[in-house]
Amino acid sequence: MIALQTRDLCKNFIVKRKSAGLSGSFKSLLRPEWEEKLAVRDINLTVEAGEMVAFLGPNGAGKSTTIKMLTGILHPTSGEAKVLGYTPWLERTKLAYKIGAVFGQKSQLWYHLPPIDSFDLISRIYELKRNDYLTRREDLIERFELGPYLHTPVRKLSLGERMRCEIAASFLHRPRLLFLDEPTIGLDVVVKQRIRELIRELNRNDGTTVFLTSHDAGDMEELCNRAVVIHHGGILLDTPVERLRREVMNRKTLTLTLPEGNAVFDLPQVAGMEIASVEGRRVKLTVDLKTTGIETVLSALIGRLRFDDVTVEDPPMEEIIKYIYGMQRGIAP
Ligand SMILES: Nc1ncnc2c1ncn2[C@@H]1O[C@H](COP(=O)(O)OP(=O)(O)OP(=O)(O)O)[C@@H](O)[C@H]1O
Repeated sequence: MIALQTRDLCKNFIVKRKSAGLSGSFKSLLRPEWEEKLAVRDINLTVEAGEMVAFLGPNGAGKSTTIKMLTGILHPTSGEAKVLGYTPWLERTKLAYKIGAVFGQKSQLWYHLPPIDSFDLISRIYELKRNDYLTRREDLIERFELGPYLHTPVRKLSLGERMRCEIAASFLHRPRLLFLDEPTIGLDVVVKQRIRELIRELNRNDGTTVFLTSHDAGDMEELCNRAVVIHHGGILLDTPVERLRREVMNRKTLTLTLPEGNAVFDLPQVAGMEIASVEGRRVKLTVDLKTTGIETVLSALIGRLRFDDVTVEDPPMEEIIKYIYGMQRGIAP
């Protein structure tokens, strides 16, 4: 079953043209000139129910504009879209009952209220049956481990605690399709991991379709089976994440913080592991996953030297996207 489909979806904004300098500012104030700015161009996309799709692109590529059209917030300039059978900008209210949206940078919870009150308000907005709502709420509180935060005003929660409440809130009305815009932005590794597990679990249990934008390659790798990359408003690549994992995400960066006195020359030699930089006690290593596994590197390091801290990072999204441009020039997807 198709959850989402677009045909030649386009959005242009009309923006004021401004010449440089103070005189330019005056001129545009007195005699404004307008121009069309292309934000989204000819997006053709089909997402099947239950799919988890990463919608990626550099800043200004058109991701938010596309999501705003798909959730009915913006009217397109031209083209068509059906989301769960509805035309979003014409049937926004009906669609709202069936979809959820989480924006990492904006809260949908009432800032001065504790999450439990926001949950109650949301249940009324979505006209949920009281018993169904209470059962669902209990289940989400347990799964998201929200007990300790339920009665604390949202403004007093940490970002990670708030995000868990945000995602739980977006699942209260059992949406069939969830839009997640940067759901793990600013979170530490442990909370990121927990949030990803919960999204995966809800997709598995309820068959919820997930449409995600993120600058964190880990979100894409751990949650999605398909990646759609856009640039300058148009689709550049639509490919299984497995392929990106194989071809692009085959390097990780490992950062060690050594205790005072430990020297870099104590590092063991491991094939595929190289020193990228040394700054004081912090040593950055790159690991080529085609040659060696991260566990092998870690056990070699643990066996050889002491360290105070270690982090493992994916390549930055910008690097992945840069590689994809190259791929477009060379290899067909
Ligand atoms: N309301 C608006 N008026 C004029 N131009 C806009 C408006 N909203 C977005 N744009 C422009 O449309 C283009 C696409 O913006 P959009 O916010 O969709 O990008 P994005 O991929 O979500 O970027 P980011 O990752 O930085 O959030 C940008 O050039 C942006 O400046």
